[in-house]
Amino acid sequence: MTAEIIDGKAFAARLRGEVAEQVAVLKRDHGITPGLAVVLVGEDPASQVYVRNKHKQTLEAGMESFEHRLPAETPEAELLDLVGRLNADPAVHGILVQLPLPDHIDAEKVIAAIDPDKDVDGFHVSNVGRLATGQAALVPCTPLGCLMLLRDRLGSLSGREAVVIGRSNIVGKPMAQLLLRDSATVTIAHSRTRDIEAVVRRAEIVIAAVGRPRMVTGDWLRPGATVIDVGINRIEDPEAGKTRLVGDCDFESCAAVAGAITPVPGGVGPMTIACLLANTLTATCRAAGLPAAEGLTA
Ligand SMILES: NC(=O)C1=CN([C@@H]2O[C@H](COP(=O)(O)OP(=O)(O)OC[C@H]3O[C@@H](n4cnc5c(N)ncnc54)[C@H](OP(=O)(O)O)[C@@H]3O)[C@@H](O)[C@H]2O)C=CC1
Ligand SMILES: Nc1nc(=O)c2c([nH]1)NC[C@@H]1CN(c3ccc(C(=O)N[C@@H](CCC(=O)O)C(=O)O)cc3)C=[N+]21
Repeated sequence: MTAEIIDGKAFAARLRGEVAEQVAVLKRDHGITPGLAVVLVGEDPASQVYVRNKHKQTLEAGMESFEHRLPAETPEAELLDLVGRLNADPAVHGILVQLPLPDHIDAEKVIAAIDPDKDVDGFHVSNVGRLATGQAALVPCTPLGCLMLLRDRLGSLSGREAVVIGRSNIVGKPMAQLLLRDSATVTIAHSRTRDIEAVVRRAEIVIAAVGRPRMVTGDWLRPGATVIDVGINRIEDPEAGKTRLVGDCDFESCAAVAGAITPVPGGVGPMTIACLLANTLTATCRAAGLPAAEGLTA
């Protein structure tokens, strides 16, 4: 069997197109322009690439983009102060503080300072709790993107066996919550899971969010499984003499067994940014007391 390759890049482009249409309607009918503020502390090269892409795609969707680049040694109090000003700014509908933050800054404290209604990452405990209890939440972008790809391919997820590998607050746990909300039967595997291969082999849906290059190999998979590879790992490529990106799944061997698989790059990554724009639109609509656009929320 050769897996269908799930084109996250193309899906994300369509999603951004839908967001742009809704933004145009908001502007025309209500005179509102959604605004997204992105805060980057320090000069992590990977983060700089993401922030640049976010900025460009925010503008392309017709939204306002406010970039705040602070030096690595910025005191925590100064960052909290900036978050407070963004909370109070009516032109800002979404706030994202790029993670990881430098060691002297307590990320939990910073996330807690963001107005939950502007928390387009969905990391604030209020949004975590709303998602877990089935209330209207802002849902973390990466799991939301994964869910959209799964629904597009499989239709209903009800009753399906899903295994999420990884239990981080930003990917694994919210992914499991979303699958559960769609009535999948959800297992979360992690570094203490015994016989992880046997656990993964049960799954019709595998979400790999581990951060270990090519850990999941084809022999772990149930034939025909849908595999969503969240991993973004930069590795040395001696043949090309430079670095390249690989996922948490060994693409070649997995594609020989899976029914469908997302590539890295070009899979989940572009969906994350498209969902960030979708969340910003959702936050803007809710702030204005308007219904959120259908198909752009979970
Ligand atoms: N495409 C995108 O948009 C995004 C991609 N990513 C990528 O996704 C990956 C995961 O990110 P993130 O969730 O933040 O990572 P974390 O490091 O926060 O979490 C990794 C999880 O994997 C588990 N784990 C580690 N080693 C093993 C193992 N050998 N077997 C089973 N489980 C293991 C850990 O278990 P334990 O809890 O027991 O330690 C942990 O729960 C990374 O590659 C990251 O770059 C992240 C965000 C967005
Ligand atoms: N507050 C916060 N929110 C985040 O959502 C967040 C974060 N911090 N910190 C870092 C991670 C990682 N992340 C990615 C976004 C896009 C791609 C992406 O577009 N990837 C491209 C490749 C990009 C490249 O070539 O480097 C792809 O997979 O095709 C990847 C990873 C968001 N994150």
